[in-house]
Amino acid sequence: MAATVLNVIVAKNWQLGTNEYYSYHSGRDCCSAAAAPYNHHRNLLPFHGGKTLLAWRSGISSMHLPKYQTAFVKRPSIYYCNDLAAITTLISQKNIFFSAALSTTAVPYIDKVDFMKLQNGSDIRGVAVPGVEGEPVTLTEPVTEAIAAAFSAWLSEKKKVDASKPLKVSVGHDSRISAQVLQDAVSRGIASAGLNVVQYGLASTPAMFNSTLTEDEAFLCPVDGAIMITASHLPYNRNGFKFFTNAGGLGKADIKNILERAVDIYNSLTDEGLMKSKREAFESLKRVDYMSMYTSDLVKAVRKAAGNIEKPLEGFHVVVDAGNGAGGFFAEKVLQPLGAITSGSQFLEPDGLFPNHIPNPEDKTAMKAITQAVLENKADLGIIFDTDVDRSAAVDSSGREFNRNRLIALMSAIVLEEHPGTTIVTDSVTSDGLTMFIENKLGGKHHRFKRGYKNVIDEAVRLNSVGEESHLAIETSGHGALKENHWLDDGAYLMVKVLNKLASARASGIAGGSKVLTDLVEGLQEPKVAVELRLKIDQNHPDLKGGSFREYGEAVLKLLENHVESDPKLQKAPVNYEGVRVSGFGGWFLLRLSLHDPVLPLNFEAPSHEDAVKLGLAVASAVKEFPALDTSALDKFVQTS
Ligand SMILES: O=P(O)(O)OC[C@H]1O[C@H](O)[C@H](O)[C@@H](O)[C@@H]1O
Repeated sequence: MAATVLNVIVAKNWQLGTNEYYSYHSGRDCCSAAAAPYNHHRNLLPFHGGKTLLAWRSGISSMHLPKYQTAFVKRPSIYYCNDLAAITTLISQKNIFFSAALSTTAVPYIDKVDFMKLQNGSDIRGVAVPGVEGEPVTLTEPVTEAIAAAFSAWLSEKKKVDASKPLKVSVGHDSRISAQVLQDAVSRGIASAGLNVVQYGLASTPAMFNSTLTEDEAFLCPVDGAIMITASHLPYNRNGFKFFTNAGGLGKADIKNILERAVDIYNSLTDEGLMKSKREAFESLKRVDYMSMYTSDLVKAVRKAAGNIEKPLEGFHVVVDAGNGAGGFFAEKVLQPLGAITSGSQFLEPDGLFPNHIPNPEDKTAMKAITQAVLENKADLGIIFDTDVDRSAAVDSSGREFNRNRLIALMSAIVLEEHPGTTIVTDSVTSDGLTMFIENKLGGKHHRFKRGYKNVIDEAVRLNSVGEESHLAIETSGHGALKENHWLDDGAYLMVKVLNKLASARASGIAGGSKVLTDLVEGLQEPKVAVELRLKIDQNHPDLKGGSFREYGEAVLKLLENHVESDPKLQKAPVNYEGVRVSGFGGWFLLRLSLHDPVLPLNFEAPSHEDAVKLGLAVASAVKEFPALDTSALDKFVQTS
């Protein structure tokens, strides 16, 4: 199959001292004016494994990278444009020059395996921006279009379509530089399947799920399905999709099904078909400011919890760090209407190059940044989100971090006050101290399950269905979902619960800012040493003998288990759902297979460095028999005794 596509380059000379090139690809109707400030020319070349697409000719070396990667970067503007008229306006307004080229490109066949590699648990993830060595673009526009069409077909089957009322799918994205291009491609894919598209623009992942539940015709809600374009905290060149219906996020099996459908759709794409989907996308496309509805619901929730006070956070100083992701709305649209002072908030503007720090509450630099902001501004509380706002963490006025086990302890305390005795479902890497805190101090039940936000949420739902009451499913990563909030995995809602606590304490006359939160985690035992090491499996190593990294990892775990059983100083955890969890030397370790990568993450906690080394040595002696496993991080750790 071959296709001839008209490509148009739009380039603009910014007044930044550098030339930045923006592109418009008319054959696919995409406007990538949300481009990065690259200091080099882009050229029209076929994408890796893709149909006719745009490529960047020079390497990443000349690109301005985020501070934590190399250097300072200027923030790119994001232009929203969907047709040539808009582009022309843009050109005249912004002094952009314009050139066109005709390219004839063979449309390559994409192997099923390549598509299936885009699955990442219950998400789709790939490379959307070229230029990083060894990371060719996999999430091209036609691939994206095929995936969105496949989701639409899957959805139509699920919802048993009534032909008189086409289904509606909402599409939103985080702040990534590839967001606009992919949003357009997703929209075309949905439209080509005969469904209606509602674009939300910059949005959070939980808001997208929420749009399947909201009942409000004015906002074209509820939608039948939702697609969030995000790759969470991954580097700027990646992107991906999360899919929702009113039953929640799609699971692994559904994603596999969608990718299988996408292969067939992709391989039957024709250029005429792509042009048609472009037209259809324009006909069916609507835009809605859904985030205003979502944020006003968050505001209402806090007001209600405080006894219908209009400004229950009046006088509280809360700083927000959105890490230049999609969470900047929280300061202006949630905290300010509630009366909070938000000065000192930082990195609220979306910037897909993440120039300040990785938007990830698990990241040490990110937590340091929000802690510093709290201390410098003498704020009562700090709040930090990941890129797409499904994860969060907080910092109290003394600079104490509420992330990982401490965030779970805080949320458990809040939820157990409301639902005494309830079961708290967490991921597998939580500490023994947390179990004691939930069970002995709070009177709840700790169900330490597996890693993966979808796993913990599904497990909490399952427990309720078999008669065990659970109101909270939460991971050390900062993902958390409450039963009262439809099991919506929402970092912003977690923070709303924290704010409720502050507001209700204030309403009942308790002063002291965030001390009320600090007091709630009083008694949580925390280890002196807490470490996570990620041991990589070399998939090309001959020791794998043609087997998968999963089989290899399982063999490592089996051998470790045998070692533990023959060592009287170590005790296997009596109840465990993932990997090998062992107590010993006053601490514990867990070795397990990563959900996504050819990696065995090793977590351990101990009362002293010496004890941690003893735990490390126990693991090291078992895993040394596996030459394909890179144990250098562990070896280094145990040598530091
Ligand atoms: O298994 P790992 O590689 O440690 O990754 C586990 C993590 O993967 C993703 O980030 C998911 O969003 C998390 O819910 C999960 O905990």
